[in-house]
Amino acid sequence: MKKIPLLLMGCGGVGRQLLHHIVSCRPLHSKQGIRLRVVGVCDSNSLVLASDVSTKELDDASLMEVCRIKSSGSSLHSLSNFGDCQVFSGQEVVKKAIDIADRFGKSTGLAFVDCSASSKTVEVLNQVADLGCCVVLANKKPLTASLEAYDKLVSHPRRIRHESTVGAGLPVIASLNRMISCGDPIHCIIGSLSGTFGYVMSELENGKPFSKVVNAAKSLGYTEPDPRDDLSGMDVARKGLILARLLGHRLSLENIKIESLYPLEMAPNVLPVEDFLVNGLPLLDKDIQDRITKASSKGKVLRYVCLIENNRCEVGIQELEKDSPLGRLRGSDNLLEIYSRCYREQPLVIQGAGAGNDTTAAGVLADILDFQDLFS
Ligand SMILES: NC(=O)C1=CN([C@@H]2O[C@H](COP(=O)(O)OP(=O)(O)OC[C@H]3O[C@@H](n4cnc5c(N)ncnc54)[C@H](OP(=O)(O)O)[C@@H]3O)[C@@H](O)[C@H]2O)C=CC1
Ligand SMILES: N[C@@H](CC=O)C(=O)O
Repeated sequence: MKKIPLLLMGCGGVGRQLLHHIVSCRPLHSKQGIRLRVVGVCDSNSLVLASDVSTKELDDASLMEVCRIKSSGSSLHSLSNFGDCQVFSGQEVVKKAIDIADRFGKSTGLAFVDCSASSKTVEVLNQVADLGCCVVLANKKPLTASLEAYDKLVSHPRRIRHESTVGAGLPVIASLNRMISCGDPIHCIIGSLSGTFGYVMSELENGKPFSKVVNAAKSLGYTEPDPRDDLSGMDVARKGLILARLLGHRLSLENIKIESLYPLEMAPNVLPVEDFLVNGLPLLDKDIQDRITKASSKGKVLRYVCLIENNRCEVGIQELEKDSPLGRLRGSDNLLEIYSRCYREQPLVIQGAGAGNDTTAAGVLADILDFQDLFS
């Protein structure tokens, strides 16, 4: 049986769903001769580890207890007295994680999985990659930090995967990598890359108020932990930047023109997230509904569009024909049109669910399994 040891950073909606997928896929993986050994899981402040990571793993009962504890809003620290595991907190977390990466990097290898939404993980990811570990990200922030950090992170191309960072489980990065590696130059990508905006826009077209549909998108697991990351356009800009960098454009977030749906006085440094969700959002209802009605009177719909072309990337709202490919999108679906030499007149089109814990975690799991040939 091929064993893949795994350490998971981030145990929110996506991280917990990943653990559920790992447990429910046991019979399938067993038929394929693969065993995913989860040796540790951490949240923002604690790390829970198998008692002896070299020989033991967090068993399925422990993984489900981790999920239960995190769903209830508690810290992993509360697992201190649970079963046969060790818990580390505070500064010890990163130290211990690197220690494990060092040990496994020199022996069997380790899949180090970032399902956090933190910008602070980039350093630890770079260190574990240097130590020989495989890195999988659902988190877009490390890939959209400085160009220097990005270059370092992608400098081990056979040991890094981040399919779920754009289009959740959709095969976007894999398709682009195939085109790039066979010398098919990509001239332009146009897309609707936000499950949140997709869902919000189509629910607004059904006459529902903006404030209600943003809260619903959050409950459905489509939004970022703070939905302003979506509504500011920043989440789409990050995805655009990840694609642009993959195509070789030397861009950073500051180079991207981004349109925000809320004013500066509702920004995270001014208004706590709960305040924004309860009191801020209703103040935006009328303005957004007016924009939808105006577009509709011309037979058009609003879509939040990402355009990458000529070494530039821009993201913002566009009025599009109802009957255009992007105009026809419903719900949390994403759609990308990719134009290249081979797909010059008719673009390569990738469409499907572009957000949600299930599809995102499935994409992360597929990325982990993609490394199987590197493990024995
Ligand atoms: N939902 C979706 O459709 C998609 C999500 N993604 C990405 O997946 C990631 C996870 O999203 P989601 O699960 O919704 O987010 P959540 O906010 O639900 O969970 C984030 C988790 O990360 C933990 N965390 C925060 N900082 C750190 C840190 N420095 N080290 C380790 N863990 C940390 C949090 O800990 P604590 O519990 O202590 O706060 C929490 O457990 C995000 O980056 C998101 O952009 C990507 C594609 C689609
Ligand atoms: N918040 C994102 C989740 C996936 O990246 C979105 O709405 O698309």
